[in-house]
Amino acid sequence: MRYLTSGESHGPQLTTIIEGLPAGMPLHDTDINNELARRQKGYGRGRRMQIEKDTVEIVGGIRHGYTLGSPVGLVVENNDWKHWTKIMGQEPLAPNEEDEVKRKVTRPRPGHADLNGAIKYGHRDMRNVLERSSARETTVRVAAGAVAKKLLKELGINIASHVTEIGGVASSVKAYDSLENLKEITENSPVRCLDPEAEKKMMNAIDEAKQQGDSIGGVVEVIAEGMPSGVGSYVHYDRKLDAKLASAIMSINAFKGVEIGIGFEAASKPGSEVHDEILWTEERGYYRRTNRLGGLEGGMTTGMPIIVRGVMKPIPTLYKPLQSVDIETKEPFTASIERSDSCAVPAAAVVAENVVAWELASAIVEQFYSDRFETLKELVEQQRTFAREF
Ligand SMILES: Cc1cc2nc3c(=O)[nH]c(=O)nc-3n(C[C@H](O)[C@H](O)[C@H](O)COP(=O)(O)O)c2cc1C
Ligand SMILES: C=C(O[C@@H]1CC(C(=O)O)=C[C@@H](OP(=O)(O)O)[C@H]1O)C(=O)O
Repeated sequence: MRYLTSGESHGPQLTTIIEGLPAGMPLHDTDINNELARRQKGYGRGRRMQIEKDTVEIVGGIRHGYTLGSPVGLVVENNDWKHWTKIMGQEPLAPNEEDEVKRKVTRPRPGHADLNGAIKYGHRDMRNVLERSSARETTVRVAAGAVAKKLLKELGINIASHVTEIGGVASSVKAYDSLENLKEITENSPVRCLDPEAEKKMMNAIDEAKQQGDSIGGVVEVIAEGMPSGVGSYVHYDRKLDAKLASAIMSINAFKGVEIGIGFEAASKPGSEVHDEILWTEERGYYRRTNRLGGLEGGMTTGMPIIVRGVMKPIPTLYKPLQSVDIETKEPFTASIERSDSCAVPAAAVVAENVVAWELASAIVEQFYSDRFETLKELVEQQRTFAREF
């Protein structure tokens, strides 16, 4: 499966076209809208989230609640567009038009795509860069992810996420009873954290950063249960599922690192404390005593839960001045005032969950391909039986 997205942050809409979904899979706009609403929540976001109320319009590929096998087209409108029609519209502006002169962005923010994007594409107005490099685009990535999540759910694969750290405050809750329980707690937490003590401290850290005109980052963890074993491959670099998951996480705006299972902790531990012992029972087939490798060995699923973490750097747009250079005057300046989030880690957890869902669903569709969803479902079930009886 593949998808592309189009659209600018303050343009009329964001669009995605998803190709390769089998026919006959149930899909409703509510499946997608639930995920879009989850992405909009989260403590620490700026005023833009009050303007937007993201809802999807299905414009192709679905009829009466089922996929047709044709490309699925999804559209999410930007409510903010109505305030930007002149600046972001299609009518050319006269070179001396006051609006253009006033609004041209010539002051690159350290840590954002502004300067590199301007140099790469030759834009003297860095709005042409920031409009697309903005994480507003993650709205339709979540829409595509919601479709993938629906496919996984139909196959008995359950996926969730939580925030494990914000601004140096770490959650001390590592265990959870079930993913359903984890979901319930995180949906009711403003920072999507399992630890109520840490939650308060995280919110304080966000308030403090905001007060100081600063921003903070954090760590999110995604867990997927129910993947059949043997999905992905070791035979070629671009078929390894762990590599695809790492790439998906790194593609999220502001994400700077990925861990699978215990991740970087593995560097300081002996092999006997890293590798997961293999056990077998008639009922379960093969399974691992522990899951330190996060459900992936040799680029393939082990059948244990998939565990992927990602680290998000602090938001680059700051009210607190950082030095930069105006590309027109070449003069240094130290203030960059744009409306901005002070922490988007809770929202990014939802994005991470959805990009992981996309990769898992893609790997399944690739491996058990059928144009008909019912057949794909049977093939996945056959794989589970085969692995259990192997
Ligand atoms: C959900 C989300 C919201 C974000 N909000 C902002 C924001 O309000 N202001 C900002 O400067 N960056 C924000 N970012 C981060 C920038 O989009 C990101 O730093 C930028 O695209 C540059 O890419 P890079 O950090 O991956 O190099 C956000 C990221 C995510 C995932
Ligand atoms: C719009 C979203 O996030 C935006 C991501 C973003 C950035 O630079 O990445 C900058 C901000 O945009 P604005 O300047 O319009 O407030 C965020 O609000 C969203 O997540 O839907």
